[in-house]
Amino acid sequence: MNGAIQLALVGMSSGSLLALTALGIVIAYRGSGIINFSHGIVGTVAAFAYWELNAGQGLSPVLAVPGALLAAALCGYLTYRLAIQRMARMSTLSRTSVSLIVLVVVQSALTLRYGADERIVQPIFPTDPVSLFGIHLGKDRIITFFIATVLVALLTACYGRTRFGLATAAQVENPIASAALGISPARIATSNWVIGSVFAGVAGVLLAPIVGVQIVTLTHLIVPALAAALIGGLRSFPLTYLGALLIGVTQAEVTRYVATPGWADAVPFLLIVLVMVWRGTGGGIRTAIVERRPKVGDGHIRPFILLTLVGGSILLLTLVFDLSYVTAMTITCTYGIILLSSVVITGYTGQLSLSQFSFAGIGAVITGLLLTRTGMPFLPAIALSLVATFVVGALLGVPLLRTRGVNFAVATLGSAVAIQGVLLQNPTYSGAYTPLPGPLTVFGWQVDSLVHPERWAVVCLIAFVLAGLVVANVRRGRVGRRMIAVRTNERAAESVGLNPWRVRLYAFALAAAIAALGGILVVFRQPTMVFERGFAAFDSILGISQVVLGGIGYIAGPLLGVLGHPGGFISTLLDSDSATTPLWIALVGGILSIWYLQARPDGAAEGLGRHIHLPRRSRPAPVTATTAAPPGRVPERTLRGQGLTVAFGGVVAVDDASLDVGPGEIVGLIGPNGAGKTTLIDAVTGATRPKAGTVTLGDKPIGSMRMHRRVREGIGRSFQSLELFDDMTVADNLKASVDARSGSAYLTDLVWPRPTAFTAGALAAVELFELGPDLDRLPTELPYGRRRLVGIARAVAAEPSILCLDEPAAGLSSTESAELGVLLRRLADERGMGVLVVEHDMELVMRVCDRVIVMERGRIIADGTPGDVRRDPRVIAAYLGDEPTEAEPREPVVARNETAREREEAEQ
Ligand SMILES: Nc1ncnc2c1ncn2[C@@H]1O[C@H](COP(=O)(O)OP(=O)(O)OP(=O)(O)O)[C@@H](O)[C@H]1O
Repeated sequence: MNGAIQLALVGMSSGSLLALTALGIVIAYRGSGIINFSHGIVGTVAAFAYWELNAGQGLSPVLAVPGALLAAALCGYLTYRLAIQRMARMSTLSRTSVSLIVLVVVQSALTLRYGADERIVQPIFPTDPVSLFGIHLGKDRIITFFIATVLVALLTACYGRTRFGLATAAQVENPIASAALGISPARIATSNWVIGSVFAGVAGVLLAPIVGVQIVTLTHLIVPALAAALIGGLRSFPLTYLGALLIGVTQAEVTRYVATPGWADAVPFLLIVLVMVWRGTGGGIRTAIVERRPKVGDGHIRPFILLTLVGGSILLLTLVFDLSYVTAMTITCTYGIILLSSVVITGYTGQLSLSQFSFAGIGAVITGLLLTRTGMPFLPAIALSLVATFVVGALLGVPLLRTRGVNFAVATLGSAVAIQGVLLQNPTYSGAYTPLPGPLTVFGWQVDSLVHPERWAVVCLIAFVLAGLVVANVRRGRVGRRMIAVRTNERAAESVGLNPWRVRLYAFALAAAIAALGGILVVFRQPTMVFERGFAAFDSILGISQVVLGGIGYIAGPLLGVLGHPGGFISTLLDSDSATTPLWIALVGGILSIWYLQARPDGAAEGLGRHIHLPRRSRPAPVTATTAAPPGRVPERTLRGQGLTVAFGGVVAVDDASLDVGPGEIVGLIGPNGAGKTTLIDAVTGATRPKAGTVTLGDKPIGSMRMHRRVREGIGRSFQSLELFDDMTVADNLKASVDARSGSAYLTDLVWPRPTAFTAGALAAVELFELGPDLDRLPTELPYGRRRLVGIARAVAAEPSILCLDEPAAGLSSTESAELGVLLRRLADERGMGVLVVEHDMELVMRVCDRVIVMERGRIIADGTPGDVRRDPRVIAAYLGDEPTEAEPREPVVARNETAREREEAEQ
């Protein structure tokens, strides 16, 4: 028992140091919205500075500690000012990647200066033990715990009460609003980043006497620290502190009960998963800013260029290249495949995964076990491993994908450390160091890399091409459209019937399988299986920085990014055998990358594409429908919501509201701002979960269904804030809405992505809203009014029984608004759609609606014909006022002989 308590106390002490690092991460995040992955290395810088000043210069700790903290502060300041701040307009992904590159740069610089050896420093505090009830603990441990506890209390008080703390909180909540209040976002962010770095420095200096000064140990502290920060929701100091203590204690106890090495490393990951499952999705992501996402390629392959490149490479490999270049080609292709997996999960789906190299390792382990334990031939073993890694990816994805954004990045990094410790570094499970049973053959052709390095290089090249073709197919097909839709806007993706979670899970599993192929080729270059090196969690960090530099949205991106990889083409060109060359490449390359990404955040592949003018592809296929039959009437069903109540904290946005919308009926939903109209639409469409009430469509209760399921049942919707897929053309926006949602595309798109034709319903929507000339344009290229029509057309294309429109006429001129009224009437009369329309344009509402529902402060105060509602004294008092509304119900006054488009063209 005493042993367990002793370990718990030791764990609390190391947990308190972890807490200091974690608190620094939270501080930097609160100020900048960015996870500082270079945080651990800042602590390492402080530890080395302390060692230099104390052991080297002989300064006492009283002087050496402030000196070391100053170094940490300077490191943080320079990182923020020179790297992060200059990318302020870039996506979180780009800025986070820059912090990863900073980590690589500083780590390389430190390794060049100090090597990998451990330095010993004298204790700062007395280490003699204190004994209580038979439990012994060093005084330094107790003092450390005390310092961390005092600091967390100070932080909580400071950020909760001071003007600086409140300004930081205001900026996190809404940077645009806080800037409007005169709070300089840059100054707040820099100050927080520097304070965070000082915390990293304190942790580094206090840890130095305990674990020694060594780059790897201190830098890797970032992983459990991130887990603690995540437990604190990247926001709460006390929760982060408690999370760190929990991790420290659990890690200490695990070493007592589990003899197998690696499990203590897995603790942060397991805790992250537990917290995420308990807390659910979301959290930690800024919502006030619409981010600029990295550009993605279109996945179109030009067969002639591809064949020329492959043929040329094979000729070079077999006839021209010497061994060093053959090796460079092998390394480029194998690591290129692993990075290609990031294009799928991070480029196309927008999820920053830091576990891709772990999946590469898992794929290699499975293949190794199949080869050595079952004697299976190489190719079938590869095929089976890819399938198995896909399944492993899917299984791991289930808990990991409960997180989003930065949380997902942290969770994947945690999983990478767990996989590294438990599987890859553990020969008992991985079967590492086992010699291969015999020479590897592919279709009877010996490809052993020691005997036939050029053949092995050709195999790797072909593997890259095949993996690239799969990724290109996915990008061009329905699945790619789903991924981009989910990346762009999950809510909008759900509103067209997509299940974002399933799309992200598929992308994660597919990326795992692709990474596995690369990992297999990395390992089986050697005659003995080694998994320890090359698949570490921090390799994924290096990998992400490479692929972001190359172009995370492009298939060529990984190839360009991996040029600087150790043993790749750049180090071969430099013709140096020195062990420091890769470090110099990482250092100089990293600094250049930061500079390059500031100008070209989409990476080198995109930059290159601007300069290379390839022959234009043929024009896109003309718009045709899958069936010649004109769209008929939609299935007639009544939408009924009863007793709906929605509350946000203390605000009751919708209070016991009931409504119904029948087939062919247009129902207006009006009321003052904040009355609860949008929330009511959200409640019936599934975008928000009511506290009470039921929703039925026809006879079917749909109240427990998520939005995408309700959409498939026959409810379409448009949004007040448009929420279009801005990275896709108008045609693809519509296709995303009508794509068959069968699961088969997930399989068939890998090899044969069929072009999606417009359904009759989509074609009818194109004609009705006159979107034909805009189909090939991006929504952002259209005037506001037309973008609004695209949003409505996207919902109409799926031929819903009930169409819910949130302020469809906002931003339209009065003539356009009247035209819209005519179109809505046609949808109701000719197609039988029920339309629920939230609108402030009373002309439109009174003219086209069969019935009008009026809300005030969450309650429905009137429900009747436009005439009745207009005369209702409560409605007049609450919303309409005494001004008579000119329009007469249901009499279209605008002839459709001059359309919005014709007018626009005439104006031009
Ligand atoms: N996610 C949320 N969190 C907290 N409060 C919310 C949230 N969404 C809406 N509210 C609050 O609920 C109330 C109703 O908002 P809602 O947007 O539904 O009104 P509305 O009638 O659509 O207004 P408008 O005409 O301005 O769009 C408002 O007080 C709003 O501030």
